[in-house]
Amino acid sequence: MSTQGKVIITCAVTGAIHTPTMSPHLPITPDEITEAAIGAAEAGAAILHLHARDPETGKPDQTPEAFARFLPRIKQGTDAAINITTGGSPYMKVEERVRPAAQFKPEVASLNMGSINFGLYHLVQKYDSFKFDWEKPHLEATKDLVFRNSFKDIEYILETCYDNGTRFEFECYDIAHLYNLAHFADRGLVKAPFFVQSVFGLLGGIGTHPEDVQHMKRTADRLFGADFRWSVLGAGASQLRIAAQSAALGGNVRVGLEDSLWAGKGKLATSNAEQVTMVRKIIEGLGLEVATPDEARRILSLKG
Ligand SMILES: C[C@H](N)CC(=O)CC(=O)O
Ligand SMILES: [Zn+2]
Repeated sequence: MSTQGKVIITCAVTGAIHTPTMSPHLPITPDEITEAAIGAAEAGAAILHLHARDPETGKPDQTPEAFARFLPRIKQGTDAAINITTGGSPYMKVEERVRPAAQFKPEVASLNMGSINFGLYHLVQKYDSFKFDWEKPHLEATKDLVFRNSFKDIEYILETCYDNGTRFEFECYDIAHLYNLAHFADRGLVKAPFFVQSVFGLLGGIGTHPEDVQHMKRTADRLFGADFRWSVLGAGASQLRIAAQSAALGGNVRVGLEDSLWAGKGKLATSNAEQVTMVRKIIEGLGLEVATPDEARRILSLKG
C-alpha cells in the first residue's frame, strides 16, 4: 500500500528544557510519561520521542534506569516507534547522553547535527511577543550555554549505536547542520533515507519565518534529493504554523510538550494528545492522511 501523502507525526512528550513550574500538564513521573506517550499514540503519533526526568524534581535524568521505569509499559501500550533522545540536556556530556540509546537499541534515536548557543527564549515568551526578559536570573546563566555537538561527539554517538540497527532523527537547528549531515553521508557513516528533523525557533538556531522553512527544505532537497524524509518542529508559539507549512510542502511534523507548552493563542496544552489532535486536524484538513506506525516504519526504513 502506497505511503504517498502519508504524514508522520512525531510526539516529543516531555523533553529536558521546560520545567514543572511552566506548566502543570508537563509529564514528569514515569506514570505521567507512560500515560502521555500512549495518549499521544492513540491520537495519531507514529513516533514517540522520549526523555526521562527525576520524578521528585523534574530535572532531566539520562540514566538507563530512569528510562526503564516507563519504556516497557509504553511498548506494551502502543506499537508506535520509540525514539530515545541522545540530546539529554545541554548540560550533559556525550558519554552520558548516549547511554540509554546504546542500552535499549531503539528503532530511532535523536542525533543533534551541530553545536549551538542554546538560548531558552521561549521560556519567557508570552504567546506572541519576542521580547526577552534576560533579567530573569536563571536566564542570565543560559547566555553562556552552548549545546555541544562537535564532529567528534556526533561520530561517537554514530559509532556507539551503529550496530544496533537504530536509525537517527537528525536534528538540524540551522542550514550548516544539513551540510554536517551531508559530510557524514559522504563518509558513509549514516545510511539513507535520512530522517531530517528541522528545528525552527530556538534562539541560537534558525528562525520561524516561512522563508526559513522554505530555505531548509530547498537546501535539503539539493543536498539529499530522494535520500531524505523531511520533518519539522517549531518551538513555542510557532509549533502548529511550522507544522502546517511542512505538511503542505509534503513533509512530516513533530509536536509535543518538549517543543511547546501551547495549544493555541495563550492557552496551555492540557496534554500531548491535544497537540497531536490539533496537528492531525490540520493534516486531514489539507486532504492528507496520518501515517500509522507501520507506514512510518516503511517510509523511514526502521528495523521494526
Ligand atoms: C529542540 C528539541 N529539544 C531537540 C531535541 O529533541 C534534542 C534531543 O532530544 O536530542
Ligand atoms: Zn529531545
